[in-house]
Amino acid sequence: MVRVGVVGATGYTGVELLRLLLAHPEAEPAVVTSRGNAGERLDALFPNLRGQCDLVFQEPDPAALGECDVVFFATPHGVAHAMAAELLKRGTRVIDLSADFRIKDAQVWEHWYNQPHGAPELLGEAVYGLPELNRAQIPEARLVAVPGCYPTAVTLGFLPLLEQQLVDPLRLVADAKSGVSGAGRKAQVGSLLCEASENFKAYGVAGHRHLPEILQTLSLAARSVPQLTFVPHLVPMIRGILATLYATLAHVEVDLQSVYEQRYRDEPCVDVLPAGSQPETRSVRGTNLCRLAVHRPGGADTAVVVSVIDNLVKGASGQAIQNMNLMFGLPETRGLEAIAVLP
Ligand SMILES: NC(=O)C1=CN([C@@H]2O[C@H](COP(=O)(O)OP(=O)(O)OC[C@H]3O[C@@H](n4cnc5c(N)ncnc54)[C@H](OP(=O)(O)O)[C@@H]3O)[C@@H](O)[C@H]2O)C=CC1
Ligand SMILES: CC(=O)N[C@@H](CCC(=O)OP(=O)(O)O)C(=O)O
Repeated sequence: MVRVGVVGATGYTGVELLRLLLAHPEAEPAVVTSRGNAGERLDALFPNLRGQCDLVFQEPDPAALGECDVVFFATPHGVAHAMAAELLKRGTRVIDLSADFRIKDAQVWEHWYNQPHGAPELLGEAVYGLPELNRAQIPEARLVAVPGCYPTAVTLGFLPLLEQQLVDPLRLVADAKSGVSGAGRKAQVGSLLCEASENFKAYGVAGHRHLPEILQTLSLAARSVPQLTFVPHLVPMIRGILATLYATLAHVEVDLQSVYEQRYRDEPCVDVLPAGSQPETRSVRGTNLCRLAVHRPGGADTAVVVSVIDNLVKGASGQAIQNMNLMFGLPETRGLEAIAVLP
């Protein structure tokens, strides 16, 4: 059994981690933290977990967390910076769902996150936890940075085109839409029903913090620095991201369908749909899948890829558990086999 701690267990990604971990046959959630709800039972706050455990929230305490084999950070940026080194020293591995260790250049991180980097000495060993790209490094990692939700959907969509240098890397466009749970459970005006429902808007058009993260990964895939226009949008649904990606083909004779099918043939968490399909967010709701379809409208030189994920599963907690499985020698999809709920 892998003994697990979750820091930030009252947030949306934290409680999603617990929903998945409590059904995982080889994981034992042992420590769950919340500063605001310390002393309360987990299932009193989240009745969907009633009957699954007797866990009680406690203050984040490195001594208690250090008794775990692995600790997930489902916390705002900066929290893992402050606690990761101590846990690693105690022999506890760390899987961070925040952006603290995703960007390799501390100065770039500080620019986009507008705060000092709290643990630059750990950046060298942090592994970017996108199994479809870094599966070889994850099993030995002590510290995994789980990719962001938009970066997961966008990167998996562009990867085959850039790895095989099939498109102009200087003219990439990602038009992405997220459900409101992407903004977290904390109280904020933009997430109120009267603000977010019956509405559809772009945000972060001038620059979003996921842009440098996406570019860092795509640069490695393309072996050059691409240029990407990335525009996120907020849609009035709870879960899900749909990213529509555009790229100009360098080789028009290429069979894009077979490029995608070949690239993801052995990937258990990426499903390339048949030619002509339209991925929809409800087809991945609650699952750890990224579903993709590739099109070339009118047979012209623009490739259009549509990529969908559940932001809380493949975009966060499910992908974090996929990493845990690899780190502890478990089957990669253990505990992640759920089928989407429809309708
Ligand atoms: N929502 C999403 O779709 C995704 C989120 N992420 C990332 O995952 C992380 C968590 O997101 P999300 O679950 O949405 O966030 P929430 O705002 O829903 O939850 C944050 C959690 O962190 C705890 N927390 C806040 N501040 C501290 C602190 N200083 N020390 C310890 N615990 C703290 C909170 O509990 P308390 O204050 O009681 O301690 C709460 O449990 C973020 O970094 C987010 O960017 C990544 C991918 C997708
Ligand atoms: C809808 C919404 O607000 N989404 C969030 C992104 C989700 C998230 O939490 O970002 P990380 O994956 O980097 O942690 C945003 O745009 O900031």
